[in-house]
Amino acid sequence: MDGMVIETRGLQKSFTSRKGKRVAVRDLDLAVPAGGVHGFLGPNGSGKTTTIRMLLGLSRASAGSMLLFGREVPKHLPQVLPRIGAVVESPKFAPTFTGRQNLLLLARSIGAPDSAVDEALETVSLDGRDDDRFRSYSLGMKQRLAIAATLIKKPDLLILDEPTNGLDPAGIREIRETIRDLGARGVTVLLSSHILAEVQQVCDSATIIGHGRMLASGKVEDLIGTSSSYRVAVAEPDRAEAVLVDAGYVVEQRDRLLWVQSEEDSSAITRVLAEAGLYLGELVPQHADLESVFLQLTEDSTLGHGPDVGAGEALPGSHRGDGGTR
Ligand SMILES: Nc1ncnc2c1ncn2[C@@H]1O[C@H](COP(=O)(O)OP(=O)(O)OP(=O)(O)O)[C@@H](O)[C@H]1O
Repeated sequence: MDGMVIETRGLQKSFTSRKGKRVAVRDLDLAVPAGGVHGFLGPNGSGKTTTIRMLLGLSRASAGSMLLFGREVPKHLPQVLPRIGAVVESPKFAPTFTGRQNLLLLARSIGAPDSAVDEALETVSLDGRDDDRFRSYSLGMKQRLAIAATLIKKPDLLILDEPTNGLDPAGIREIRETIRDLGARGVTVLLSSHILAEVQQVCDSATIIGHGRMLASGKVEDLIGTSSSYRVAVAEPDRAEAVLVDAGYVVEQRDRLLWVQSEEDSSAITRVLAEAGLYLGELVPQHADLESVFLQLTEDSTLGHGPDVGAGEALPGSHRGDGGTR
């Protein structure tokens, strides 16, 4: 697979305790393309942090292989680490130093010019507050300083583990804007998150995992799909249903409302009904979202036998949200 910044094959991690063996990551094939923001989405405990820790050499894989920039890790970590920035655990900053002083210390320790600090502060929009002490920062500002610290070495890959955890809505918005901006500048970002809307808003592509297994992977737009159904209110629902079924639509009727599956825009449904002398009271697109995809996929994995759905491929259309069930 050319152009992959991160690639794992059959990655596995088990923890053994007195209670027995727990498999945290199971046969994971992760493929993150170069450029843009890739979401790594899964519920709490699904194995995101464990995977990231293995990629960064903080934890040893039980089985499988990992490539970063096409080089096998952990063997070649010393060669690839200079190209990677990561915020996995809260980094330590000196509380009585300002944000800028903290970053300058860091820059000098790795031989980066002071101008890299200015750039990093500007990228995370902390340039107005850089002379305030770190201890006076809000959680969101602390998190943005942590991201700025990784930007000093101008990484090609940025790995962020749940960067919006614990932030208030304003902090969340700022971090998401920063991440989108970094993706747009050509940095490849791996964003781990358990928040569906976050991945939907920020990411170009995503991998969904549950119980350490990959459930689906692909472009976010393919995972979500286009509008796949419409809710239709019409005076004679039985006749309208028959007309639409005759025209080839898949239709479900509940409480005198019709749910009509269609990949086309709504005008085709309107025309078919109008030609039969049926006039619409209401026609509302039912947008499939990542949440419905996610719930559908994780339902099975919660049972402990999650399917390896489309590993490494775009999610097939059949997993689009089912408007008929809403
Ligand atoms: N050091 C460890 N020892 C034993 N079990 C562990 C260890 N680290 C993680 N686990 C277990 O592995 C599983 C995956 O945890 P992990 O932290 O990778 O999930 P996550 O998707 O990052 O979740 P979260 O969103 O809560 O951080 C969990 O069941 C967790 O309890």
